[in-house]
Amino acid sequence: MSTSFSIPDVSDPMSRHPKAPAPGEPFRLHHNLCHGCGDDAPGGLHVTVYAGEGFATTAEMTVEKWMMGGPGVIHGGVLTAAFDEVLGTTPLIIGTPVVTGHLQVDFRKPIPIGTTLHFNAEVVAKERRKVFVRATAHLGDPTEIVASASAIFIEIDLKEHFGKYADSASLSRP
Ligand SMILES: CCCCCCCC(=O)SCCNC(=O)CCNC(=O)[C@H](O)C(C)(C)COP(=O)(O)OP(=O)(O)OC[C@H]1O[C@@H](n2cnc3c(N)ncnc32)[C@H](O)[C@@H]1OP(=O)(O)O
Repeated sequence: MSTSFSIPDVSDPMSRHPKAPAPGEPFRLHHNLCHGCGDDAPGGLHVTVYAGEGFATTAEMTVEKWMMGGPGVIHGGVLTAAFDEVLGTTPLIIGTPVVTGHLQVDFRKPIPIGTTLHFNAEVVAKERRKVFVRATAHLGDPTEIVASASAIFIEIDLKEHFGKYADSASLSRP
């Protein structure tokens, strides 16, 4: 399938889920071996996403040495994975579990090792099972965007989607 990020003119109605974390509170881990958020993921990103106001979230990630691509700067794939985590957690604010369908990233400035990346994300629309989410990243000055991303996530039934992989998932519960 070839896709592009195109926000629908009219969104389905959306509301904040009553059980979504309050602004400033973290979303709980969705899986302890998750590469993005899991506490036990070997070489994981350990990104924590926090609820914001409305349909927004924030997150931070320390850019560590092992994340290096070009000398002294973050690898584009690592940054993409971080965006995937932040963007993919954000639809939980409307109570919608999703998987990534389409993800596009604009790399605007080199991101040095040793810095802290600050993410701001927001659900911008929902159309049937498709959830449209956008995010930006900066290094401390929100007016200096170093990267941005847009994604279409697809709502899933968690049991139906992941049920057949239960054996692998049990590896996370030693
Ligand atoms: C808390 C969680 C944090 C998670 C953060 C990390 C998230 C991840 O990395 S998830 C892992 C990466 N993603 C995946 O493995 C997904 C693999 N793909 C799939 O399983 C399937 O293609 C799936 C579930 C996305 C869609 O399949 P299916 O359920 O059959 O949906 P389908 O009926 O074809 O399409 C439903 C709608 O989604 C749209 N759609 C489907 N695939 C895509 C896609 N790749 N891009 C854009 N839109 C898509 C369809 O066009 C359709 O839209 P419409 O309502 O307008 O007709």
